[in-house]
Amino acid sequence: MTSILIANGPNLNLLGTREPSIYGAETLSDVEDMCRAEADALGVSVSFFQSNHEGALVDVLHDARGTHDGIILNAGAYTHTSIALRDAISGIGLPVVELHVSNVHAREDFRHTSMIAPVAAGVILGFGVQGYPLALRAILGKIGGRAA
Ligand SMILES: O=C1C[C@@](O)(C(=O)O)C[C@@H](O)[C@@H]1O
Repeated sequence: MTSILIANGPNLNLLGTREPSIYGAETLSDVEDMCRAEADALGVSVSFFQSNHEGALVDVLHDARGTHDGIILNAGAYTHTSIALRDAISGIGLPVVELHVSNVHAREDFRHTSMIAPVAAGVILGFGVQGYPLALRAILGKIGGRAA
């Protein structure tokens, strides 16, 4: 069965209470429930990871080789700074969809730059937490699954 890793970076453990006017009221646990329901409907399996630490995110990307077929990554603020995450994505040879809950292009200038977008299979942003199930559908198109 196709297996997708959904990885969330720093501060996304605070979803639901963190700046709800920007990120909404749903918690990370709500997001995981939504993704499980979508995965069931699509006939794929999903696993979840969250860390506030850049190196832990690099490690989980490496570990996805051989265990997952694709990755949905909300790298949070590391999106805008992390050459290490970019290099990890380039190095693992798996499709990675970059995801943001908010429309980063409608926010501060420093959020307009993504270190990882050039090496991502695609980017989904600005659709709130609904972006996660959207990303699940989208990534299947990149790995020959049956959704997109
Ligand atoms: O932590 C986050 C969340 C975010 O990735 C989003 O999902 O909208 C956008 C980033 O700029 C921010 O640092």
